[in-house]
Amino acid sequence: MASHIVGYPRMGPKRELKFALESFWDGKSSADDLKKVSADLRSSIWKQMSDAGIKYIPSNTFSYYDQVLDTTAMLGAVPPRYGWTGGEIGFDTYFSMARGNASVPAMEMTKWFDTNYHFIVPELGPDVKFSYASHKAVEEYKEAKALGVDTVPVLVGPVSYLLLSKPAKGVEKSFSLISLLDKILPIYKEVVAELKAAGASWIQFDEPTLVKDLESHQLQAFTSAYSHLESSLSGLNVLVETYFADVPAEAFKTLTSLEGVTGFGFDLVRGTKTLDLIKGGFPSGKYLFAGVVDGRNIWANDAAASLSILQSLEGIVGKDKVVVSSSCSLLHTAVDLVNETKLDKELKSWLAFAAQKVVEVNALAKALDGRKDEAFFSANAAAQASRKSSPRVTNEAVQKAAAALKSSDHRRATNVSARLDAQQKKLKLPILPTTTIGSFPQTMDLRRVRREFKAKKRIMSRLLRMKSTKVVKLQEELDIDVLVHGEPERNDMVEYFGEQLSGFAFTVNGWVQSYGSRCVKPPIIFGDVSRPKPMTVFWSSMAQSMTARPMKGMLTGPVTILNWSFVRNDQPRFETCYQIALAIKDEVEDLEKAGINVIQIDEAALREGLPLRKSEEAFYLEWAVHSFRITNCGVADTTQIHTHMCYSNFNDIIHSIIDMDADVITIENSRSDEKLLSVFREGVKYGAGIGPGVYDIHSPRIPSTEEIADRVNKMLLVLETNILWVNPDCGLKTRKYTEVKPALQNMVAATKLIRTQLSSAK
Ligand SMILES: CN1c2c(nc(N)[nH]c2=O)NC[C@@H]1CNc1ccc(C(=O)N[C@@H](CCC(=O)N[C@@H](CCC(=O)N[C@@H](CCC(=O)O)C(=O)O)C(=O)O)C(=O)O)cc1
Ligand SMILES: N[C@@H](CCS)C(=O)O
Ligand SMILES: [Zn+2]
Repeated sequence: MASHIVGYPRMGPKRELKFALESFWDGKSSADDLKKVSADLRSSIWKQMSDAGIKYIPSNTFSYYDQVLDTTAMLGAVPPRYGWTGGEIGFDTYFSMARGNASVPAMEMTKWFDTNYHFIVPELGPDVKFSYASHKAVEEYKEAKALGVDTVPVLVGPVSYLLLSKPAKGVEKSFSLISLLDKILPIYKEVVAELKAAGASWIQFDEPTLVKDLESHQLQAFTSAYSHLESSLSGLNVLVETYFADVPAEAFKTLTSLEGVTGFGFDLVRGTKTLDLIKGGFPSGKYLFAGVVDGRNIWANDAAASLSILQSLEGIVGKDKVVVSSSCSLLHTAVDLVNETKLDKELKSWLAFAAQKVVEVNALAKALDGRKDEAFFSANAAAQASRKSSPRVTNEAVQKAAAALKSSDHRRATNVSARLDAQQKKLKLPILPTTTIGSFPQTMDLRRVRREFKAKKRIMSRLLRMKSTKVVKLQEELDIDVLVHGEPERNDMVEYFGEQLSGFAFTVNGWVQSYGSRCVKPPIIFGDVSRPKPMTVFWSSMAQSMTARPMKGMLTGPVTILNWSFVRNDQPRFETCYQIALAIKDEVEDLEKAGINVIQIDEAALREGLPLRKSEEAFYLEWAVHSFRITNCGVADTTQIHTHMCYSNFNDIIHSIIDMDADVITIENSRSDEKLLSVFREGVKYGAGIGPGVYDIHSPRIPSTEEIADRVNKMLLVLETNILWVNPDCGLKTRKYTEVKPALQNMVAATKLIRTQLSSAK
């Protein structure tokens, strides 16, 4: 029986690509150095899969930044502002699109489905002149072949590419992106022809949009795209891969009827309903790539359970037609458990990172073939049993408290406008209050302090206190109204809390790419969650004691902790979320008791956790919003609760956002063409405080006072003066002080300018 991997993490087991990229961007190493590190990573990944016995090994899943941007490069769809004049796209143009440069901002970045990975959104319109401008897919195929590995080149499928794009600036919103199919398919044909000439026998098209609720004309686009490609694909085996959820019945019909396609890939972990569709009928003679090994999590596969699913699938599609696969690209899981030196043996036996998942896929394929590795299966069964029965997983008090939450609602007693009045009496803020989102630059020096003094808590506290003092002073000098302490003690807004909560474990090298060179290390939730002691009160009270201005307490909310962790798969996600909500509630109440009057509870990931299918949204939003409200339902009217969210496709969930009942919300806004404001233009009433970000923090570019003032004025056209806040899009941790100081200076100057205009207009 054959085995297949959808895609593999590209950063390397010790984040080698991250360091190579950042060194190149800083001008400390050459393009050749970067290419060498990258080639070494690719080669070791291919070798590892080949040694493990994987039959269908992917290529072109490596990327210097993002696979959607790679597709934009392949199609030559570079927005004109980057000044590309044709030819093969080089690093200059590629990284300018990804990160912006001194004169041009970066392209929009948004979440890849419901993951914590971000892609660069293609900007397309009727006038884009497509051309074959990056031969990366073919080069990688040849590179692997030269190393003796015959791979399956992977391309983002043409229909998903267009469905994930947005109309370029100035193009009518009604413009049909799908109408560009005819223009991009000729380039796909060129790529396919080159791959065939290079000797490829399989090709994989990733079409994950097939798991969403598509309209019939969108489904029709798949039919026409693949029938258009059919003649060029002849002689090749073609796999169309879907992932992240089950495929709706209509889409399943369309997919499995596509012409010229040899195999279909399904996520059978998040898409268990697809099993029923397969049982209902699968085209004869075609291959089923059965994604039974979870690419989104770190739990060891339940091999016996998977084997029985695979055997039943064999009964339906035929003995040689089932290919064992990962549920999606392993990009979304950690790289190699071997590098985890601090996890205890028992916990480690419950886990599998990407390298171990490759072994699992192969072991399942061998077992289906009658070559069962008994040692592997019995160790796997023992680990599954130990996880099920371990007392470390269960805390009955927590389970009871969380169960009690479900039957009742939790809301603050007073309505938001009365609360805002009570808070204003206490805080006495000017109109258009200025604030930032929490983190200040995470400099090398700061990271060194945390790293070197981790074990020497007292020295670390003293050094971090000095950092906070600097941040507080800087904000006072800049004349910001509501301050933050800068989060110097935090490596990451989720990992930091995971490290202090019971029921969590954390890794030393469990990095997962978030965007570009940036990675996160999601904590592992393995048991019932509780808070042994306060987590932030020390830092927030210390910072408050340094200033007379209000200091925001800074917490990460339960839904974000859940969505950015590796979550246990032995109970529903909402159960775990309620447990985290109770822990954060205790923290909120302790902060309030310590005299913190403004508390921000970040729910940066609430939107991204939204299920991919409409029918599941209401249930998720209900428990997610409820969990948030649980955290702060017990505070006084005078305590101002802020929340913050990044990435602003909120228009569809605006009513849930209102239902969170926060006093103030700050939202990313500037890198997405101010889409957020359109919801207010369309008449949605929002009575709480709101701070749509006035500048992009992902780019080193410094926004001018005029540009920020212009943005604020646009906001004032749709939002009342008395509810508008002025703040950046998100935290400042990835920026340098040389960027943050002038940017915030301009932000405050712009605010003062508008305050003056407003008061003279009265
Ligand atoms: C807001 N965002 C977040 C998301 N998810 C999260 N879990 N957290 C988030 O904040 N998703 C959406 C967005 C994504 N945005 C970002 C922004 C920035 C980063 C980022 O900067 N990540 C860092 C991670 C580095 C880190 O945490 N380091 C630790 C440990 C120190 C360290 O790095 N040690 C190295 C050695 C390095 C050396 O100098 O020698 C080591 O031991 O390996 C720390 O700071 O304490 C990154 O650099 O990628 C991510 C997502
Ligand atoms: N408080 C966090 C939110 C990021 S989404 C920060 O400022 O980094
Ligand atoms: Zn944010």
